[in-house]
Amino acid sequence: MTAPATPDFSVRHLWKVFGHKADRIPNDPAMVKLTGPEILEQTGCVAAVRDMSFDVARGEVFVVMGLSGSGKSTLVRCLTRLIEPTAGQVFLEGQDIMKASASALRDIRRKKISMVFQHFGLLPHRSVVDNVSYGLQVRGTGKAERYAKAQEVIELVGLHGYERRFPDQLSGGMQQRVGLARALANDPDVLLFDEPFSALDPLIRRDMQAEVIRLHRDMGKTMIFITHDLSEALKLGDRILIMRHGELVQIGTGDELVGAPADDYVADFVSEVPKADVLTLKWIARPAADLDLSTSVTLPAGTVIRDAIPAVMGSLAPVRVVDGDTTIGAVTRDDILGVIGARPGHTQAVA
Ligand SMILES: Nc1ncnc2c1ncn2[C@@H]1O[C@H](COP(=O)(O)OP(=O)(O)OP(=O)(O)O)[C@@H](O)[C@H]1O
Repeated sequence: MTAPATPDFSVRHLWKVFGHKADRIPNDPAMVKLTGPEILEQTGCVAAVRDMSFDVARGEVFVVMGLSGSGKSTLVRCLTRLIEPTAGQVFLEGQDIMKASASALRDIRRKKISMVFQHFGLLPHRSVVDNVSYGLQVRGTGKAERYAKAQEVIELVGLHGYERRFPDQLSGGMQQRVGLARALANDPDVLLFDEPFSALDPLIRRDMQAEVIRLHRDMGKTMIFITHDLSEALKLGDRILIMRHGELVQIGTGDELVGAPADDYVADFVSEVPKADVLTLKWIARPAADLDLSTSVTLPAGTVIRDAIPAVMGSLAPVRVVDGDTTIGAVTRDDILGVIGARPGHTQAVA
């Protein structure tokens, strides 16, 4: 795992154990060797987050994935100490969160970080504009300023014209847009999303995913996004962290998880993914040393296989695969057919 250059969050040896005498577990060498289920059996404690270390880069969309109960929500709540970690360290922009005072933490939660939840958590007796500006009101921002900011983000999420409506007059998708606008109104550095779209029907969900991608492109904010939906993770995530029983199993880009799953659990997760849509040529390029590529078409190693199909299938000679000026290998028609299922193939990155 390569550490991002400018981390927003640095997490080191983080533990959250629920149960009696939970704090003894991370410090007990006999316990730390056990798996989550073994800890539960021997102590009755749930190790929801076990010795996790990772960085989230500034401006990154970082997805946390895992089956139900794997510890995703607990992990993300530990980042701002909404759930108090049992052991370990969390740094936000270099600030040691574990040493932050109660008032510093309140400030971080109000100003630096906003959360968007699955159940929108809107205030039912407040209009859209009052829900969106609520965080600013709590911060003591004057009415004119908070309404101006609310109006700006309401337009950003496509709710112009609905300012005076109440939550129960809106569809689920629109309510989640209000949730998103409310999170953005605080102008946070980091947005945390806890399965925000899982209650929405598939078409609305797709719209909201596109909305998040657009907002990220326009605003470049760091986003940490919990989901148990792999296609959502692949669509949104710059990198994806996979959890199982509170443990970090793998962190990687979508193509790293699909091309080189760390174990059977990850392989199982990604087994249904159409490889040609996720993997790039780097994953199927074969050594080119004894091939004549003098007349070959050239494609960058980062080309998604699906996009390379016309060029490779239309070429009699192998296609040269390059990383900048360096040839890293070649791809033949058979390699492409191997990935799209017509022939057995290989997925072994050469880079
Ligand atoms: N307050 C608590 N007390 C005891 N155990 C808890 C508590 N909160 C969570 N847990 C346990 O910690 C583990 C991780 O829960 P968590 O909600 O973080 O998982 P998750 O991956 O977010 O699940 P889901 O996808 O269902 O929301 C589960 O076994 C859960 O039962």
